[in-house]
Amino acid sequence: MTEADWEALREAAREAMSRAYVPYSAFPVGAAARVDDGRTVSGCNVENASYGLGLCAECGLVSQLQLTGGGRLTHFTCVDGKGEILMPCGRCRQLLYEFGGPELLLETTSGIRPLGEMLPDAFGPQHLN
Ligand SMILES: O=c1ccn([C@H]2C[C@H](O)[C@@H](CO)O2)c(=O)[nH]1
Ligand SMILES: [Zn+2]
Repeated sequence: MTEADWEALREAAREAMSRAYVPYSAFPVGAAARVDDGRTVSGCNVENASYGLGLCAECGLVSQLQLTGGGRLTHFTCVDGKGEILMPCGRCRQLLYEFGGPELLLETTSGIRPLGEMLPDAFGPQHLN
């Protein structure tokens, strides 16, 4: 991924963020990822009057991944309403791990880093034998 590729991914995340449904937090989030076959998937957060049921942007992203043919996530970025990089919450790191594993590269506030650094010793499909 070149810097231009990362910027295209950020733009996809910003576009997704413009669709966020956030009447309760007023904190829109957009996430986008590159898939190993070259396509891009994205998602926005969708909140609920029952506050605890709100869906993070990453939930929509993995749903779109599956809905559009599956595959492995290779590169990921997430932005907030200020256009700043947002670190995925703990639950979302687990969601991403399922489809990207420890090698998934995330754009973080401290550079491009593999998910394995942010979710060490992760529980995953390999443990369900
Ligand atoms: O990784 C994250 C962290 C937070 N949010 C959303 C959830 C909620 O709608 C809002 C404030 O927490 O941000 C995400 O979409 N992804
Ligand atoms: Zn989350």
